[in-house]
Amino acid sequence: AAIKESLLAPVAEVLPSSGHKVTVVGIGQVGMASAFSILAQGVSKEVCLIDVCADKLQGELMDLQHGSNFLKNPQITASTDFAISANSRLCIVTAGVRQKEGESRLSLVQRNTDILKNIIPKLVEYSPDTILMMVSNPVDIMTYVAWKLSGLPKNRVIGSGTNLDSSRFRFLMSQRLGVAPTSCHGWIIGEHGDSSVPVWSGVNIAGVRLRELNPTLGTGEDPEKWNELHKQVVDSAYEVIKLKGYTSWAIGLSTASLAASILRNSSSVAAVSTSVLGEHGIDKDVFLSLPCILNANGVTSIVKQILTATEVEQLQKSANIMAEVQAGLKF
Ligand SMILES: NC(=O)c1ccc[n+]([C@@H]2O[C@H](COP(=O)([O-])OP(=O)(O)OC[C@H]3O[C@@H](n4cnc5c(N)ncnc54)[C@H](O)[C@@H]3O)[C@@H](O)[C@H]2O)c1
Ligand SMILES: O=C1N[C@](c2ccsc2)(c2cccc(Nc3ccc(F)cc3)n2)CC(O)=C1Sc1ccccc1Cl
Repeated sequence: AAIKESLLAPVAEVLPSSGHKVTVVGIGQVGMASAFSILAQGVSKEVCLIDVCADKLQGELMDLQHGSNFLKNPQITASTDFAISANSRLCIVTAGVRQKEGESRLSLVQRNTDILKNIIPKLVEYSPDTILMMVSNPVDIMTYVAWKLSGLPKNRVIGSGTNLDSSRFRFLMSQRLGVAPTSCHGWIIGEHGDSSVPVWSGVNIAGVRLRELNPTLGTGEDPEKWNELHKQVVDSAYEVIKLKGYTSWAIGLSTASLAASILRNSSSVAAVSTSVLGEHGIDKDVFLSLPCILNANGVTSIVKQILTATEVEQLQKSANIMAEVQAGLKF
């Protein structure tokens, strides 16, 4: 008899799925950093990789599988065929093309929209109950496009949004104060990237609002120039690109953290891109980041922050810009 027969007495069938299957579409720098973070942190033991590059898929699959001995025996699969994504609890989309030299933002958005037309319907066909997590840029618009293409309810279409922006902000705050980033509370909301909105009134350590210690916090009059913290969030993104050509580790860890909240049904709060129609007087059907409760049903609540008139104005300005770009898209 074969060794396996002599070795093992069968008792019952091995159940096919862990019930926590995660699909990552787009296995470039961001996709692989996300998949690796999810596996290394035990967020899921069932990860499926999809891309258009078959060789890269096979190479990444083998390289990750060779580390299985150091993980909790994960089931990793990879294919160009979306069928292997079937029954995914969460589908993370990092597929996209990079801005060409001098390319307009709208042209890039249309090219990335065309890519989503091939991806989103197939993900939903094989996993009708899934949650979509968009990371591809411009992420707020890509989240809206994914929602339109998927036909899923808004709570199950989420963008990584300003989760990375907020993480960089908290790191920089921690460097200034000598306090762990996890204890540095500061929320960046609105449009991901250059036009994000720091909520200075909410920046606190253990509930002590820095603005109460320094009422000029975040303004141009601040002798300590805390407003430069937000500028550094933006500048550091360009700095990393200049130095290494892409970003991966922080966004990968951010995506794994959001995936953990969803798969562990934790109802933790994170700044993610969600439908903000009706929030803060926004009357456009757009997706921007606000602090949201995240769990196995996606976004189940939005935290109603108390914002200054200026902060509301910035959100509404971003909402109008998103709506204009969306109006120019061909689905
Ligand atoms: N939201 C954020 O905070 C954030 C941060 C960093 C990067 N990003 C964005 O993430 C995206 C990916 O960045 P990257 O550095 O990994 O890019 P990359 O070029 O390294 O990877 C993109 C991957 O997408 C794949 N792809 C392209 N078309 C596809 C399709 N039709 N189906 C499946 N896969 C396809 C490519 O083969 C490639 O492997 C970009 O849009 C980038 O701007 C977002
Ligand atoms: O850390 C990044 N890197 C990217 C990047 C990664 C690979 S190539 C470029 C980055 C860095 C700098 C600018 C920029 N702009 C951009 C705008 C619209 C797009 F569709 C795509 C990219 N994007 C992608 C991205 O979103 C980030 S976060 C980021 C960007 C700008 C300002 C603040 C933050 Cl927190």
